Amino acid sequence: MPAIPQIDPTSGAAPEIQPDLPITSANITPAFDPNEVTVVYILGGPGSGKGTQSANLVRDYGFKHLSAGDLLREEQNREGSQYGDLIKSYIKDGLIVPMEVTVKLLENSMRTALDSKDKQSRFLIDGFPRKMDQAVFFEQSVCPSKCTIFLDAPEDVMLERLLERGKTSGRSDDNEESIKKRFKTFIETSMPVVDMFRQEGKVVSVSALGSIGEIYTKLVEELAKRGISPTK
Ligand SMILES: Nc1ncnc2c1ncn2[C@@H]1O[C@H](COP(=O)(O)OP(=O)(O)O)[C@@H](O)[C@H]1O
Ligand SMILES: O=c1ccn([C@@H]2O[C@H](COP(=O)(O)OP(=O)(O)O)[C@@H](O)[C@H]2O)c(=O)[nH]1
Ligand SMILES: [Mg+2]
Repeated sequence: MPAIPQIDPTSGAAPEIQPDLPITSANITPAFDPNEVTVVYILGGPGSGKGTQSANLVRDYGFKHLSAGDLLREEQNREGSQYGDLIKSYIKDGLIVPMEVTVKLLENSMRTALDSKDKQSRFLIDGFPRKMDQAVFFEQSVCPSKCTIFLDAPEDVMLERLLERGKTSGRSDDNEESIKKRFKTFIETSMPVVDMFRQEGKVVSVSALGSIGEIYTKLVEELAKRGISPTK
């Protein structure tokens, strides 16, 4: 794994990082074969309902749920982690943690699931990729995705949901100041990833307005059009 650049201790500024190697399809073979491993991403703004709808999809489609945010928070709290402070600072500011950290956490979790007794090989990756470099790197070096579910909600609805969640979540970023920063990052940094996958015809877009049940019903219909059906 390449060295992780550190935050500037005085300004707290996030370092811009570049992969050590120029990424070309010629020098990278994915770690997992897409004929054996299924990757579906679920993206959408903060508070759009990714975690909520993921729980439904896990129940009905036999996915293993991998939330990039949860993995980062776990790593942040892991005793002895060299990335704890870095992750903490990025999350509070709504910035995207350098991709080497997140990709490694995801890849490790996938490997563990594949090596487990029940050999889980269908992954629902929640809240990732949120930046173009992560998307390109993961697709080329870990596993190309089958499709991306995009939950579409306006900011006022997401803000209301996140402020409500913040009453009990204990998350450092569920406050108005951090939420505004997360919205900015989402528009400027994450939407280009969704747009790229959309151009490739790989996005299943669903309005995230309405009740949890109504949204899920539409999602199931849209997935069926792509030939993705519940396993139970
Ligand atoms: N359709 C919905 N209507 C109202 N509240 C919702 C809906 N979907 C999710 N929520 C709530 O909104 C908050 C954010 O949902 P969550 O699934 O955590 O979103 P994300 O993972 O995209 O940030 C949670 O408190 C969740 O219970
Ligand atoms: O690939 C990722 C996914 C998440 N995050 C960080 O983790 C935070 C919380 O992400 P999560 O998906 O848990 O938030 P949600 O959108 O579900 O509210 C983000 O704002 C980022 O700071 C990141 O750096 N890289
Ligand atoms: Mg979430």
